[in-house]
Amino acid sequence: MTSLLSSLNEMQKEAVLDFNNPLLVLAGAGSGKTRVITSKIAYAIKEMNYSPYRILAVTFTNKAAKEMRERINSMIPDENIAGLEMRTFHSFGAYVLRRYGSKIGLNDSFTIYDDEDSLNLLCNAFPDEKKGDLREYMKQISKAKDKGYNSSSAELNGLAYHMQGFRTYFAAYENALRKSGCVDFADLIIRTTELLEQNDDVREYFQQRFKLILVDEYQDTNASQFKLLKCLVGKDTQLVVVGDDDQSIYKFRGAEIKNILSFEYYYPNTRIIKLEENYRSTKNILRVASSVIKNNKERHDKTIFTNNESGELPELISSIDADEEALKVRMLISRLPNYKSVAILYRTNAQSREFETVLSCFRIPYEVVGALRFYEREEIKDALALFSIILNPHDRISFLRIINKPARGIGKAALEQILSYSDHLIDSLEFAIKDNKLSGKAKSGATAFLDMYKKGCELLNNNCVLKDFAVFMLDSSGLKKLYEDEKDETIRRGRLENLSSLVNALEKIAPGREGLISFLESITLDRTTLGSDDEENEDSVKLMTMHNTKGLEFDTVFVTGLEDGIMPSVREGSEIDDVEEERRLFYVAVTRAKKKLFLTFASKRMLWGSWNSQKPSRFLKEIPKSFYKGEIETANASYTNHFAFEPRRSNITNTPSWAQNIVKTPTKTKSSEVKVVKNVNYEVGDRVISPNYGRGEIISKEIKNGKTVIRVRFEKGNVALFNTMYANLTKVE
Ligand SMILES: Nc1ncnc2c1ncn2[C@@H]1O[C@H](COP(=O)(O)OP(=O)(O)OP(=O)(O)O)[C@@H](O)[C@H]1O
Ligand SMILES: [Mg+2]
Repeated sequence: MTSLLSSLNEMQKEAVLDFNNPLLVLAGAGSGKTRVITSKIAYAIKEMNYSPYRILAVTFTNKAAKEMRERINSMIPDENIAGLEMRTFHSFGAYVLRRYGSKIGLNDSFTIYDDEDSLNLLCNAFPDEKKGDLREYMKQISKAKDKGYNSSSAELNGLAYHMQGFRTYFAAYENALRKSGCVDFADLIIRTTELLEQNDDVREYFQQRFKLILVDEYQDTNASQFKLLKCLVGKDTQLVVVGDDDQSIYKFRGAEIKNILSFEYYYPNTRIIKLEENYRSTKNILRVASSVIKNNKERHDKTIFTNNESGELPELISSIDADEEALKVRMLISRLPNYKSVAILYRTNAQSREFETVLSCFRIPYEVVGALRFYEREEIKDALALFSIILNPHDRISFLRIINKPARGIGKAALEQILSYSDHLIDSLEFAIKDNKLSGKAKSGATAFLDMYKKGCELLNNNCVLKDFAVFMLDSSGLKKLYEDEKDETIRRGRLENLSSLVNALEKIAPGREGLISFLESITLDRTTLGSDDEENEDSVKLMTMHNTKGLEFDTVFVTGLEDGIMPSVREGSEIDDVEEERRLFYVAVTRAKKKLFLTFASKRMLWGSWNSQKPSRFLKEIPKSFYKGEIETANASYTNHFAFEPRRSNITNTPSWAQNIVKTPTKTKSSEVKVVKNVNYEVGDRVISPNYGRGEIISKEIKNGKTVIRVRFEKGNVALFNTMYANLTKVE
């Protein structure tokens, strides 16, 4: 017993040992909130004899859920914790709806629509309207749903939904979604709540089952999630939530700080526990974080201190542009003992490109976390649509996506015929064929599709191994052939490789219908690259957006792109609220660092295809100068002595000469004095060879502020930017 408590401070122990009151643990970053959750679960199971089955823990990401489960396993290795529910709100919703959804008219094999599917559904309901306009409506609909409203909610009037006919669009979308037998992300919460509210037996079952419900990152729950939570808390359920109002960064998705404040109102005997000691970061890192966050007006003033050492001073790195920023970051990374606990953080995914180019050039292993989502790729969405329709013949968006892909002669007129029968799209297809409503070509295409559907269902019902099922579907639908016939070799190879990893991923999944349902669910809810969990390279630099870093920690952190307009991603004169939210995001990013923090800034940045002069982030100016090393250097920043560092790893053989040139530049050399390596006249359309990337073609050329930048698409598929001054590219015929 003592061992479970011995690694906790007094206040953490209080939170772990109190099994009587609702608890609200309100504390700053790195103060051990998540540790309280894992320790309390372990303690409840080991010392209080709670069955794991009676505990529900809600985390913010599936990755966090997995890590916490592992952590608990290692704390109480002798206990079997398989029954413990450790999920995100969304995955918990899916879990409930799969089991009891029939009570509100949902089939157990419903599919989950992502944002793109939802937009397509709306476009489908309003075929004459522009997608761009409908996207705005869709955004507002999602927002309203996150607040827990539906198309008839009175609250819509009082909100800023001034868009013409908003309710009509909202209602049409709801209707289409119900007909499709699918749910969107917001529904996973709303419909679960609806189910629990309407069905006393199900609600009572959960209320009696869960004796302990714990919620991590509580500051980012939205109104509808809070409502769901309230439905789950029975009279003997203890509710424990932990959060930090300074880290609330999802207001745009409806998260409400209000939930923290109203917690006590709903649970009057709440005990509030504050943790004040930070165990993660050095003193120097913490004071940078505090100096910025204290400028937020809307916050609970918190004391946070650390007994950790002062550590090194954070460093500010100024660069001329994003390419140089990436090179400098890479140089600094090369000096570290390993890549395992290093993160490069940026505000938007688009900023990863320069880092990826440089890291791959220098053979530094890296992993982009949570970006380019595998399941959002065209070929993968096609394959998933094919699988979905087998599970759910009402799924209109999936049906429309693949009924004529590859071309089966089912044009607009044929489709109209098919859709006119029923919402069960496979029945409709069958009727249209039987009634002779389709032309010769459309008829044979439809018949082939129907045969494939029937065989696919049969395979699933016979508990077929999913890999075989997928191979059958991809072959007999003609989807694989479609991509094999792709003319562009790079695109072809990429698509086929992706389809192949999809098939491989299915190898690990349980066979048959059940397996496929859970696979489709995990791929939609996980929102991470497929297979990344297993293939995660331990010794690799992690690249991710600041939003994706919640709850994580790294020895070394680079917080990059600290320029107004990027971070904060708001312009002069923006709402104070928006700036405050960005400031919290900055606070989250900085407090991920345990030992060393770098803050980077570039004077110029290519935005939307043109060069912009960048101003240092207002957050940088909020940090007293004595708190960090380095200076904000704006225009024509000099190459500082970071470039004098020798790479740590001797296996870096492939340093491109454009980079070597910079690396060898003596300290304090002004950029304008850097020698021109080559002065070749590159033009769009020129074919070139790079020693690192191979053959490619110049696809764009821009001159801004006296600097010529070309973009080259290489045969291997990557696109890289080169400053012509340093580009080591040989023109070829
Ligand atoms: N009492 C303690 N003694 C020593 N280390 C601790 C203690 N409590 C937590 N830690 C360590 O401090 C670090 C931060 O803890 P944890 O991740 O639980 O903080 P948190 O409050 O959840 O942070 P965040 O707000 O970023 O989610 C972890 O490495 C954790 O293992
Ligand atoms: Mg945490």
